[in-house]
Amino acid sequence: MDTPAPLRRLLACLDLTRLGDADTPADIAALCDLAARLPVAPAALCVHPEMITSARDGLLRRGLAGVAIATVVNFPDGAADPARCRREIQRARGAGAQEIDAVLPWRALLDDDPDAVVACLMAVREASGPLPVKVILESGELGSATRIREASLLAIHAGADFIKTSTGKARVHATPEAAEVMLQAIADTGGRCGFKAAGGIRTPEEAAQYVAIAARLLGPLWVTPTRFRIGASSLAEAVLAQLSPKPPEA
Ligand SMILES: O=C[C@H](O)COP(=O)(O)O
Repeated sequence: MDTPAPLRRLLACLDLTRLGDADTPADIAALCDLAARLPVAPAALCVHPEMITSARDGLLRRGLAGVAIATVVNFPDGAADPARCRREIQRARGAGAQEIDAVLPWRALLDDDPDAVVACLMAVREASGPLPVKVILESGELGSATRIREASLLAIHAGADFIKTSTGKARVHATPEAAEVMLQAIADTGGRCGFKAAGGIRTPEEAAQYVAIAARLLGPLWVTPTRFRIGASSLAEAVLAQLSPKPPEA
């Protein structure tokens, strides 16, 4: 079956994610196998820093060198510790990370300490050098649209390449309401920062909601992997299941 265009776009924008509590090289090999089974290669594999080498080797072995390796720092807690951010990013770059997903110190924001937030974000930006930086707002913890917009603007002004909703580890994951606020902040600042929806997105229908909001606020041509990502640990299987539905039992 040909892959319908909307599913092709979801896969092309996918950060295929494995951020378990005790991932092993075998888990990452399975993730690479899954990437290789997809009809369209994902934009990136998103793994813990200690799994970067396994991801790189696994992708190379399967002819998927074009898939970027993203990793997480300041994750999942989002401490207000610039030195820790620098240290983790240096290690990740040394291991071969190509994209950095860094958690914004959201508790400092809730404590009305934007300077502490900015100090961390600047450290992330500087330590990442030319690598794309995705700042994870942990929108489900921010409590209001006002705080989500404030976090979005701080991250955008600190040089984020993407703002990302969630770690997938909080009580509330990505929501269309948070995405609307974040994408509006991106639109209001010229559309140069990208957007990543992540956390709790399990079906193509859920993912399509985020595509629709981005296309409405920024235009359909904006929704490409350079500006738009979906981070998900189980979306790819759901896409494959839609492409090859199991025959009904006799
Ligand atoms: O960064 C991506 C998230 O951790 C993925 O969350 P998920 O496991 O709920 O898909």
